[in-house]
Amino acid sequence: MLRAHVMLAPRAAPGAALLPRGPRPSPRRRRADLVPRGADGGERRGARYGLADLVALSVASTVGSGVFSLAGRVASQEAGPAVVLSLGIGAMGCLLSATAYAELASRVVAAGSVYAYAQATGLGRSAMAVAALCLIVEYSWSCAAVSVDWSGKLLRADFGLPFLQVLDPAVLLVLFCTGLLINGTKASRLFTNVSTVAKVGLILFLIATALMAFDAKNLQPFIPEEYGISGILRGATDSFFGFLGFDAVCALALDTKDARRVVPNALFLGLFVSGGLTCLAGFALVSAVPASRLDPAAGFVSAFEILGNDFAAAVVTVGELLVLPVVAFGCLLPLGRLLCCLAEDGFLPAPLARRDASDEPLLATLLGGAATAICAGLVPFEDLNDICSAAVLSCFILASVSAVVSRQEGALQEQLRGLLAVFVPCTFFCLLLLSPRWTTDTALAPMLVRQLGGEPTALLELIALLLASAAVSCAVKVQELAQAPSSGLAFPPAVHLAAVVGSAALLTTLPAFSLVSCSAALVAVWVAST
Ligand SMILES: NC(=[NH2+])NCCC[C@H](N)C(=O)O
Repeated sequence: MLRAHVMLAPRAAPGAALLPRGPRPSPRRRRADLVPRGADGGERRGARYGLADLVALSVASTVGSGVFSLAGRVASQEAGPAVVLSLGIGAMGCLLSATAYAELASRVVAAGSVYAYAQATGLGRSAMAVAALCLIVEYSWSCAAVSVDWSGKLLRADFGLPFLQVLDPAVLLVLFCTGLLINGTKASRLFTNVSTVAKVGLILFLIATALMAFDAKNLQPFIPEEYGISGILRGATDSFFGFLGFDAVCALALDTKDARRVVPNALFLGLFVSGGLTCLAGFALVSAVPASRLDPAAGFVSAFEILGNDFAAAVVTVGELLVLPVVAFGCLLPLGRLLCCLAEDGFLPAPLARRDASDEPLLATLLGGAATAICAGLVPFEDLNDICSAAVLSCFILASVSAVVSRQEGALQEQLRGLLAVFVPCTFFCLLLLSPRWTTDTALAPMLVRQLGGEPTALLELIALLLASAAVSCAVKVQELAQAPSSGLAFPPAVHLAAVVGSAALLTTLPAFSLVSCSAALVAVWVAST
């Protein structure tokens, strides 16, 4: 049974600061720390992470399959040399959503990321429950997906290790990460920083080696006729997974010195480094060899083999096995903290809120690790990947909505919420209809129309356009209503609305979309009725 705890503190009077100045929560309660701190942003006793640590964590948990798997796959199967554009669009999409995270992180110091932001901005219990569900799925399933990907590479490299016949390497990796987390902050931070330096070094090596074989002919034609613009957009949907993970730093806000300044900076810096490295790697790859000759399952390794550079191929084969585990670790790190936060708020059993002597959420970490290991052992990679992307996109939408709603207090906030309630479904519906033209044929609306025996027609597109214009007018209204918050960062509301539209468009193209949205709707209804 859920406690009636979700309205954290009394609402401020209209016009007052977004975050109510109620009594300070007890230090043991790690829920959203809503009280604005001193002019310096405030510092928690025992805060251990600084800007460099957070940027390292962001790069650690973000740069991975984008460089080592997706760039090669998208180049060889979907976009050719224009993979650079696909990667750029994916990165831009994440940057749009990052503005919402940065804005909220500059005002709310909490361990629960989107869950805590929904709580702090008063979106209500249902939104909080959906956020919690999506975050758990995101952290746990993306850790499982990365581990399964890593295990496939390890088995393909075939080092002849006999115990790998009996034990699933993906499960072993998840257990290793869990063990590291239980060991405490020192071990985790050392592992993250060393692996990140090694990963950046490896990527710079492969970019430099590939660029030495630069041949402008490989970039012609830049957009192959058989792929076209829709190939580039399909590639963007696929490469989007490669930029996920930048939000992991939000979960460490309570462990960070001067969090309200450092976390937003780390979000942007981390994303710039990760996005820049991934796009540059994609460019180097397609400029070194013709995209059509790349092996979709082994991007850089196959490129170096084609170039006859066996040394570089061997470095990449071994190097990616050494640097990918930190991506899985980066996904698991926030999971324990989130589960602990949910237990403190009464969403999960109270024992999960217990912390050990060094203040780590021991039991929650163990539970998260065990559940993730089971997923890694049982669920196929494609399903893990899709469901995880759908959950992340839902989190992005919630973060952007929280950022806009948090601008207002009292009656105005009610108005804004009403407007968003019209805007979001309108936009969503029109994207359902339009998305096949932009992305894939598997979007929901054309599938439904075909099921009914028809073909998606111009009339449907007209309806969609009408809805789009309704959505735009709502957006203009929201823009008028949303005032700048009295503290912290403030991006134009249009940026957040664009992020909602972009994330919703991507969401409708995922096969896992219906599964995640149905579960989220069920959770919301259940929580609302309890
Ligand atoms: N929190 C997350 N969704 N993490 C998943 C990170 C995946 C990472 N971007 C990769 O390409 O391997």
